[in-house]
Order: sequence, then structure tokens, then C-alpha cells
Amino acid sequence: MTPLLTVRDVHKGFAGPDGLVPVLRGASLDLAQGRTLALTGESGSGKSTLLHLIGGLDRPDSGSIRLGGTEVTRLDDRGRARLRRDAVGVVFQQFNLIPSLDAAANIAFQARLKGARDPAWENELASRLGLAPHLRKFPEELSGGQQQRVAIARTLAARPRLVLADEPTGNLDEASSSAVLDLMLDLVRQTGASLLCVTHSEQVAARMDARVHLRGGQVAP
Ligand SMILES: Nc1ncnc2c1ncn2[C@@H]1O[C@H](COP(=O)(O)OP(=O)(O)OP(=O)(O)O)[C@@H](O)[C@H]1O
Repeated sequence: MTPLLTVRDVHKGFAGPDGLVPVLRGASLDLAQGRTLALTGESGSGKSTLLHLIGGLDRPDSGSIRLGGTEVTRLDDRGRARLRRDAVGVVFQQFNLIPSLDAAANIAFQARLKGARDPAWENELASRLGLAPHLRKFPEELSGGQQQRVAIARTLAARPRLVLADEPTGNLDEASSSAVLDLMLDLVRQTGASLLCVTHSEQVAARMDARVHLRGGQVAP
């Protein structure tokens, strides 16, 4: 299968009071086009850090991250911004919706930036995610679960090749989490995207095609 994402020997540390604190110490993983992968690990093990590096939100100290034909670590700020706009979609733990835009405009936001709006697909996403009655509401008028579904719709509306999700159903109860996850997996598969999903939940991890575990700064099967 074609590898979409190849992470090799990635190191990343953060400055602490006593010098550099290593977080990733030679992390490697592969993700094929159209596959889903769970990334688990204890709190503080570096899961979000690795997701940020893959999404071009931050740079590793060393190592290689290849996405499609692009070496992400060699991109300058503009290149990384383009990568985030065109190829990668991120569903954050905190949703990051734009407070001044209603749900419909939030859903369209990423696709609009990319210059690839598809209103029919946006409507399908809104309807499948149960958001149709809420499209004119602003984020502050939406429940946590509704905001989460808007964030998922916004990401998928832009049809990214790679979806990075950080605890995408972390704020939902178990039944809603399972329903939203089902939908997200279904919609990800419909677009042919790959999904790398950070999770603490055994149930969520078990739904992915494969899973890896981050321990001691490295990725173990
Ligand atoms: N920008 C930063 N500056 C300094 N330290 C950071 C920064 N980002 C992350 N860290 C540190 O790196 C370590 C790993 O953090 P990270 O958020 O990647 O862990 P995680 O596995 O995602 O945790 P959780 O499951 O709790 O979300 C933590 O010790 C954290 O304090």
C-alpha cells in the first residue's frame, strides 16, 4: 500500500529550567493512504507534540517527516502554512472554532481557505453529523458535543489527505463518543483520507485499522 506518511527517528525537546527536556527520542511510524491509526500513550508521553510536528505546526529537532512527496521538516513557514491549508486537517481537543462565525461558516472555513468549497458536501456533512438544525448558531450557542461535530465537519469539508485528530471525542459521553466516532470513520473512509487519532480510550483505539503506543519518546507497536 502507498505510504502517505512516514515519520523517521524524530527527536523533539523543550527548554526547561535545567536545559532541554527530551519528549520524542527517535519516534517513527508509517501510515498508508486510506488507513486509520490510533496513537496511544500516557499523559505527557508526547502524543500531541508528535501530531503538531506531523501537521507542520511545529518543527522537530531532528528526523524526517514525509507526507506524500513532501519532506515536512524542510518547509519554511509559508510551506508549512500551505501544507496545513491543502493537505492536512486537524481536529483539536479544544475545537478551535471561530467565535464570530456561525456553524455553517465554520464548517466552510477550511475549504474556503483552500479555495475548494463544495456546498453539497458541506450540507451532507452537516446533515450526517446532526448539525442541520444548528447551522445558524454561533459556537457559544452550541453544546460541547455540537461544537465537536462542527470541528469534525470543518476538517472533512476541505477533504484533506491526512486527518490528525487529538482526542476527537474526548468531551463526549461514551454513547455519543461511539456514534460520533462511527460517523467520523465513515466519512474519513468516504473521502479516502488517512486518519491518525490520538486517544486515551481503548474503545476508540480498537476501532482503528492499527494502533501504536508512544513510550519513552519512541513508538512501539
Ligand atoms: N510548547 C511546549 N513547551 C514546553 N513544553 C512542552 C510544550 N509542548 C509540550 N511540552 C511538554 O512535552 C511533554 C509532552 O506533552 P504532550 O502534550 O505532547 O503530551 P501528550 O502525550 O499529548 O499528553 P496528554 O495525553 O496529557 O494530552 C509534556 O511534558 C509537556 O509539558
